Amino acid sequence: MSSTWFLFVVIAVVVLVALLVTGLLVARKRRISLDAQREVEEKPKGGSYAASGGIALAPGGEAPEHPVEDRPETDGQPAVGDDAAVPRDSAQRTVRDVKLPEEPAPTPVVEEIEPATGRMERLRGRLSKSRSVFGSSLLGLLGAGDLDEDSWQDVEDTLLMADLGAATTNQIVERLRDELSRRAIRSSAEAREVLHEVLTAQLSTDSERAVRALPHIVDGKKQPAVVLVAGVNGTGKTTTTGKLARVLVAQEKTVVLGAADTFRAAAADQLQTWAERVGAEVVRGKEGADPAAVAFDAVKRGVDTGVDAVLVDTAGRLHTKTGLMDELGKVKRVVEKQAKVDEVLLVLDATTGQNGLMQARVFAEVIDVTGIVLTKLDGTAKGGIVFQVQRELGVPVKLVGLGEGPDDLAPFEPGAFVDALLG
Ligand SMILES: Nc1nc2c(ncn2[C@@H]2O[C@H](COP(=O)(O)OP(=O)(O)OP(=O)(O)O)[C@@H](O)[C@H]2O)c(=O)[nH]1
Repeated sequence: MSSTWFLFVVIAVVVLVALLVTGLLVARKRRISLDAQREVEEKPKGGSYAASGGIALAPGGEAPEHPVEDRPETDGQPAVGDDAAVPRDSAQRTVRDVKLPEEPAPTPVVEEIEPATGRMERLRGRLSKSRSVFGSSLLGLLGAGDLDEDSWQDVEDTLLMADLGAATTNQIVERLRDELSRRAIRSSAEAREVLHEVLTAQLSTDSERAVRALPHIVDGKKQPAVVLVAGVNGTGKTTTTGKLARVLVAQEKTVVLGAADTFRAAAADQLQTWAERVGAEVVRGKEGADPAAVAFDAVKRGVDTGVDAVLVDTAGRLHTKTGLMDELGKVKRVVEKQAKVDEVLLVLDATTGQNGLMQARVFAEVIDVTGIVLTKLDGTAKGGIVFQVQRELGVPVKLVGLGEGPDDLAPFEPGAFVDALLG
C-alpha cells in the first residue's frame, strides 16, 4: 500500500515539473517575439537614407521632382520591399541645386530733397573757418583807418594765407588801396562794403555758371544732357554726382547715373545708394571693367530711355599716371560716339590748396573742363582757393560742396559767397 502511494507521489511531481518547464519555455518565446517587433517599429521610415543624407531642404511651394524613372517601381507608387524614397545611390538634389524664390527688391524710399535755391545763404555758416580769416582779420585791418605799409603787408599776408595766390592777392591789394583812399573810408562798415565789392568783382566772370544738365533737342529728338564728373581720388566726385542727381530730381528731372569708377568697387555701391535715395537708375559694370564701356552704356541707356540727364562718375585716378589720365580722355571720346558731352565738372578738394591747383592743370590738359566743383569748403580756412582756381583755369566755379549731407551742395554765386566769407 505504502509503495503504491509513493509511486503516485513521484508521478505527480514529474508531471508538475514537466508542466512548469513547458510553461517557462512558452513564456520566454513570447517575450522574444515582442522584443523583435519593437525593434522593427523603432526603425526610421525610409531606412538609412534620411539619417545619413542629412536634412534635405527644399523651398516651400513647389514640390521637389522625383521622376518615375528614378524610382524602383513602375507605377509611381511604392511597392512592398521598395525604399520609401529615392534610393541613396540614385542622383540626389543637393542644397545648391535648389532654386530659392527670388526676394522682391525692396521698394526704394525716395527722400525729401531740399530746394537748391538759397542754399548758399542757408549754408553760409559752413564757411566759418574761412570767415575768421576774411571777416575777422581783414576787416579788422581795413576798418582801422589809415593803413601804413606794415598794415598793407599784413593784408597781403592774410590773403596769401587764405590761398588766394600771389597774382590774385596783388590785384586785390592794389584795388583795395585805390578804393579806400578814393572813398576816404573811415568805418569798418564802409571797409566791409569796399572789400565786398573788390572780392566779388575778382570772382566775377563772363562765363556761364549754370550746370549744363538739362536735355536738349537733336534732330527733333530729345537728347539727355551728358555730364562727366572728374577728379582725383577722394576729392568728392561720387558724393558730388549724388548731390547733383538730387538737385535734378528735386526739379522733377529724370536721371541715369553711370558708375564709371570701376577702379574702386565701393564707388559703384556708393553711387547706387545715392541713386536709390532719389529713385534714379544706375548703370554699372564689373569691378575693373573698362570705364569707357560703362560710361558708353550709361549714356546709351539714358538716350534709349529718354531721361533728362546722364551723370557719369569717372574713375578717380592719380593725375600723375599719364596712362590713367589718357583713360579719361578715352571715356569722353567713347561717350561722344553716342551723344555730345555737355559738361565736364572737375571736382577739387578745397582743403588740398595748391595741390588741388596742380591737379586742375593736369586735368585741364587732358579734357576740356567746363566747370569746377570745389568741395569741402566747410572744412578749410582757405576758401580763397576759389579765386585762384578760377583765375588759373579760366573756368568758372559752378558748385561748392559745403558738407557731407546729401543737400550740402550749393550753386556758386560770387556775391553770396563773399557775403558769407565776410560774415
Ligand atoms: N566735409 C565735406 N566732406 C565732403 C564733401 N564732399 C565730399 N565729402 C566727403 O569726402 C569723402 C570722399 O568723397 P567721395 O565722393 O567718395 O570721393 P571720390 O572722389 O568719389 O573718391 P574715389 O571714389 O575714391 O575716387 C567722403 O567722406 C565724402 O563724404 C564736402 O563738401 N564737405
